[in-house]
Amino acid sequence: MESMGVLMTCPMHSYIQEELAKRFKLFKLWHFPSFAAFAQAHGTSVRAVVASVKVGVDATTIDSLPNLQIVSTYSVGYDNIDLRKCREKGIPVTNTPNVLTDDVADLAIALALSLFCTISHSPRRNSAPHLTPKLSGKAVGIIGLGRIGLAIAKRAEAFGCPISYHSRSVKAESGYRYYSNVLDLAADSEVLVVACTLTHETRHIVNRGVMNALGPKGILINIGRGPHVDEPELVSALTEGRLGGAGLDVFEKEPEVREELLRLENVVLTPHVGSDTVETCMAMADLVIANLEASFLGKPLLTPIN
Ligand SMILES: O=CC(=O)O
Repeated sequence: MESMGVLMTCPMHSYIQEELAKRFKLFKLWHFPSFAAFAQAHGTSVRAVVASVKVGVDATTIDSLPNLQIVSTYSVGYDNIDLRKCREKGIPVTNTPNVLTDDVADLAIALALSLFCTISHSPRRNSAPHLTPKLSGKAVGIIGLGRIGLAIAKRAEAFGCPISYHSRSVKAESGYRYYSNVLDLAADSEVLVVACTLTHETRHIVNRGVMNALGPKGILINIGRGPHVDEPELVSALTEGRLGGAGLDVFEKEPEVREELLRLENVVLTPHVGSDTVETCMAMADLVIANLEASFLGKPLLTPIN
């Protein structure tokens, strides 16, 4: 398959770059002065695009690659892929579900533990004793009870936390308490975790009202997408003490992080690293490659979205 042109939209971990380069004719978009320059020189060679959370695939890219037969994103989220355009042109899109679920759920719990037990600001040995609330037993509300939301729920259950959720549909088999309204879920939660996909409907699903309902002792955890949360409102709520704290792996305008968030004490931040473990990045890369190979061999895709 060495002649199959595969375009990577941005730098990714070394394993996926090396493995793609071993198998296909790999083009690295960032080695070209612009997409237009790339498309003019190599557009007809490209059979697949590999995207990631950092750089997705827009309609212009799809329209400029006449032999494109698959878009494969090195991520579970696909909010930055123009799915409508792909559907219109009959181009399948794949993502990397399942393999990263545990890591993202682990990070959600780590952020919560870090905030509750103030691990990241633990007092120095000689400073005055400083007590923190405990995580065990706190009421956890989860927005989005998909694969990742469920994995977070399972972990939180092990901490003795009662679980409630808001989701597009009721997941009766989960046994958790369902809320049709995010505001009510927030009002009854001490920890609110955002784990849903980003769509027009879920943009700013955590707004001023939801933050106020979560309240001055409430903790917000976001491992979904930055735009799920109204960030200027988040900064105000945290600064004014209307919200207790926030653990964030994602931000509205990545890779930028709002200066005010960096200065706040009641905040723990990680730079969108939910799936960045060695094992998971390799599994994600293997899945991307398996999807490309299936496409090139005319076999069924492993993890199609559309
Ligand atoms: O955010 C990470 C992903 O979508 O995989």
